[in-house]
Amino acid sequence: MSNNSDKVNLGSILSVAIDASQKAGTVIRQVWKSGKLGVEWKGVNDPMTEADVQAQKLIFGLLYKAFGKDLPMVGEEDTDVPETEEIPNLNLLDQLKIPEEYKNVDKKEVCVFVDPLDATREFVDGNLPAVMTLIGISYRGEAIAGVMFQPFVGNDDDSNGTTIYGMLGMGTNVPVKARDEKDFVIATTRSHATEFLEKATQAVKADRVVKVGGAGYKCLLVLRGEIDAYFFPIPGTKKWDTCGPEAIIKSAGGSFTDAHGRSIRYTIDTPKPNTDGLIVTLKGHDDILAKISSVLPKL
Ligand SMILES: Nc1ncnc2c1ncn2[C@@H]1O[C@H](COP(=O)(O)O)[C@@H](O)[C@H]1OP(=O)(O)O
Ligand SMILES: [Mg+2]
Ligand SMILES: [Mg+2]
Ligand SMILES: [Mg+2]
Repeated sequence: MSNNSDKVNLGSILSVAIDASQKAGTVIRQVWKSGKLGVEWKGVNDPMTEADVQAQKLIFGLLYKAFGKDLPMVGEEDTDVPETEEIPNLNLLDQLKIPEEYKNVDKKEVCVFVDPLDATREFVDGNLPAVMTLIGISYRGEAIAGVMFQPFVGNDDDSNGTTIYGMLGMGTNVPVKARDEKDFVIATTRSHATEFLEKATQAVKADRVVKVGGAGYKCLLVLRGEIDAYFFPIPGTKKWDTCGPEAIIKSAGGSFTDAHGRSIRYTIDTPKPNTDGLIVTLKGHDDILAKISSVLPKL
């Protein structure tokens, strides 16, 4: 069924990505239930498990099968891509209101960013709700569409998980509500804190700082109105952590920038690290940027 045309519908990619993220979630649950995570350490505080690798193989296999191996893709894990027996599902496309401008674009101007398992550290530590499969679709360097699939809604959970997706000009599949309370609440990393992060956190004068893992999970908390901002003004995340979540946050009318307020570019050859950190909000973005500017290194 591989489509070897030079043109592609971003809606078709989103449809297959949604299905692939859910199937990846099944793989992640199976590895968790087996109790054999097969943890390897790629670096300090940077684990990878059998679930990360198997999920990425499946996602790449499905997208290549549907769109051809010339679809530009970047994945977190360094792994081969065996042919998959699974069938890519394009059925969801009928329900998506894809803007005309994204229906027939040059495949070589697209790039799909895959984080097969975000919050691996939390997975290893058993903080399961933070775990998410993230797939982002960029076009001409901009995050346009994305899906975040949460396989474990609670720590002891047998549901089918939560699927959140969005596309610029189409919106999101779930209702979104900005937090609207008097106190100011931010979420930041649980496991990758630095001295500078502490200093920057003080500079924004939060009433409460929630420390939880996962780039996708913190974006989910923003979308649900549980926090005012995802605050991570330091290096650590990579393009696959942010492309999908950024597209969803922007589809919901929110802001997703580096710590200096600049937008993030997503092409196959832009450097992978988000060197200048992340600030993610549905409202009040400029206030946060103004407060941290005094502690940031000058550009
Ligand atoms: N210093 C780091 N080294 C490696 N990955 C990082 C680092 N900081 C953040 N990340 C990635 O960004 C995600 C969000 O960060 P945090 O959980 O600290 O808030 C992490 O789960 C991890 O993604 P992944 O688990 O996919 O490797
Ligand atoms: Mg990782
Ligand atoms: Mg990640
Ligand atoms: Mg990952």
